[in-house]
Amino acid sequence: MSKVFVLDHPLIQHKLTYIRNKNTGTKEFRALVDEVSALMAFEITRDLPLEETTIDTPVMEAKTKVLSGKKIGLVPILRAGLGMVDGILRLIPAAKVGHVGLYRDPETLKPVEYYIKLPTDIEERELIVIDPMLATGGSANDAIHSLKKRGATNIKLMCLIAAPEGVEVIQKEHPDVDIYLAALDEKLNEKGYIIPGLGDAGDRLFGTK
Ligand SMILES: O=P(O)(O)OC[C@H]1O[C@H](OP(=O)(O)OP(=O)(O)O)[C@H](O)[C@@H]1O
Ligand SMILES: O=c1cc[nH]c(=O)[nH]1
Ligand SMILES: [Mg+2]
Repeated sequence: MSKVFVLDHPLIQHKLTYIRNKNTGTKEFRALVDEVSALMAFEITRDLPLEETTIDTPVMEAKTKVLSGKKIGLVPILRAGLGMVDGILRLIPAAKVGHVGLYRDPETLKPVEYYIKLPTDIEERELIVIDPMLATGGSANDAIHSLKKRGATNIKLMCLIAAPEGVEVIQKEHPDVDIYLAALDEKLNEKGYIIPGLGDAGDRLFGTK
């Protein structure tokens, strides 16, 4: 069964409060999502493999460690996932970025895929699927199925806020995919919005309605 990590670092939780606040405008919302994404990336990369190397400090030779070159790929789910990309890339600048375009049909709440473009070697990469919201789980579930169909075997899912309903779908459909969150909220409302949530992530990031 996939593990769920709620990243409760005080800086993440503090910034999430401002992200949730309806009085936070687009410019600040975007900056905060970027900052929280970078802080989450710090936690999500905790298990990256290291290897030993030898260097000369100004004082003496020293055995030290460097990343062992594991290939990473970020896969934002369009649109709202785009808001998390730059923050993560600041910590993992060599990551390649694929895109999955999905929107949730407002009537059926089912995801509709309209775009996909991925690095050619996704089967060799650890992929981090990113989307601020995991609501019914339909979008992330579809995106992960699309990646697996194209050869991906090593996938993590990173979201700001999830509903228990969405977590359950991912755990059932993708027991191999661990989930990293800043918060696990109470439930979905009758329109499929996470409560208390933050509203519509894409609209708040891009200033649309
Ligand atoms: O878990 P689900 O029930 O599928 O809902 C979550 C999806 O809904 C939002 O995207 P939206 O469809 O609003 O598209 P957008 O990012 O283009 O605004 C959000 O960014 C997720 O992708
Ligand atoms: O609460 C929600 C649910 C889906 N998509 C969002 O942007 N917000
Ligand atoms: Mg949206």
